[in-house]
Parts: sequence; structure tokens; C-alpha cells
Amino acid sequence: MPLIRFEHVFKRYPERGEALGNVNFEIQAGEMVFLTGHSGAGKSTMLRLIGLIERPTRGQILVNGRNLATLPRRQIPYYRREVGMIFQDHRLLPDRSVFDNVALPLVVAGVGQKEIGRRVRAALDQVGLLSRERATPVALSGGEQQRVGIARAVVGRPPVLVADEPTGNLDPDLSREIFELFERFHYVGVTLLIATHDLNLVQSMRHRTITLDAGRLVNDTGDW
Ligand SMILES: Nc1ncnc2c1ncn2[C@@H]1O[C@H](COP(=O)(O)OP(=O)(O)OP(=O)(O)O)[C@@H](O)[C@H]1O
Repeated sequence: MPLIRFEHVFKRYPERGEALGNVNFEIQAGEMVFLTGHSGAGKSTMLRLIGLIERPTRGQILVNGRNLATLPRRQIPYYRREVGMIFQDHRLLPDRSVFDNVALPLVVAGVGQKEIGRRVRAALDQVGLLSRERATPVALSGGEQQRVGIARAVVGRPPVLVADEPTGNLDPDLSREIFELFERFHYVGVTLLIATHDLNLVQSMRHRTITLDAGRLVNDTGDW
């Protein structure tokens, strides 16, 4: 079953023109896919459409069995919990602890205290940061901060993870560690779409790679 499907998707920003033009692809459940392309090619736009932060100008997007165009407004918060989003700048709250940052999506979702404690610690354990739960983000390295961002994205156990340049600020060793962490989620069945400029890592990891050029999907390696 395709977990993500784009059908003739166009996105036009009024002030900038076409960011995506006639994009079609499917990602099957459990696939790990890289998204590459020059700066401005449309990668972030594609991820924002999947996260329902933006809407397409034309075309249909289906994610996890839902048609995003016809999703009732009241279901949007539930939908957003099914898509974990990871950003280059990780967007952590600087004055809150690691624990509180990771707990945030569960607090918003109204999950009980005890369950929050259990799930946050499980997520921190997955990213190797269990011992840092009381720290604030400023006390952490860049790689650790990104791991907190990943823990926050996975704490609700979403079936889909999308990451926008997750290693853009990290050196090659830390970048590889982050990508290996993504592979561990892939091995337990999570579907991942990761936008990155890091072609060396992409080539060494041998996962399907989709390439955008000026808003057009110009290459798809398919399954390796
Ligand atoms: N919110 C917005 N408003 C107007 N134009 C936008 C907006 N977001 C992106 N664009 C434009 O859409 C095009 C695609 O941008 P997008 O950020 O999706 O590319 P990208 O491949 O993610 O680039 P980068 O690698 O630099 O992040 C660019 O021309 C950009 O200027």
C-alpha cells in the first residue's frame, strides 16, 4: 500500500511562481527515501505539503490512507500526529528541558502524565539521550540537539517521518550517526522521507532517491 502518493501536484506561491510542477510519485509503507535537488528545487515545499503546513495549488496528496484535500478541518490535528517532522534548525524551546521539549506533542494531544513519562523516556532512549532529560537545549551539542528534535518527532510513534535537511548544520561523522538513527526507524517499519544536500551520505547508504529540479521530479532511483 502506498503510504504517500502525489498525483499531479502543483504548488505556486503567489509572489514566487511555481515551486512544484506536476509531481507524481508513491512511497510504499516502510520505505526510506532520500529527497535531493538544488537549493530552491522544491524539497521543503514537498515536505510542508505532506505535513499539511501548505496546500497544493492543484493535484492530490494521499498520506496514510487520507486524502489531504478532503480531510475535515477537525481531523487535521490527528493527521499531524501521524507525520513526525524534523527540521534543520530543530526548533527546540530553549528555556525548557529536553524532557519537556520531547513531551510537548503528547501534552498537546492530552496524553496522561504517567504515559508521557514512559513514552518520553522511550524516545530519549532510542536517540541515546536518556541521561540528558533534565538538560536545556543550550547545554547540548548540535548533534544532541538534533537528536532531541528527532525524539520529539517520534514520541507519538507516527507511521511517517519527514526530515528537512536534518544534518545541514552537522559535521560528516555526526551526520552519518543521524542517518543511521533514521535507518533504525526504517528497520522497525517507519516510512521516512529525508530531504538532504549530503550526496556523499546518500550515495553511501543506498536507499531510493528522488531528485527535484526546479520543481519537477527529474529522477527516481526506485528500490535498490
Ligand atoms: N513560503 C514561501 N513563499 C513564497 N515562496 C516560497 C515559499 N517557500 C518556498 N518558496 C519558493 O519556492 C521555491 C522552492 O523552495 P523550497 O524551499 O521548497 O526549495 P528547497 O529545495 O527546499 O530549497 P533549500 O534546499 O534551499 O531549502 C523557491 O523558489 C522558493 O523561493
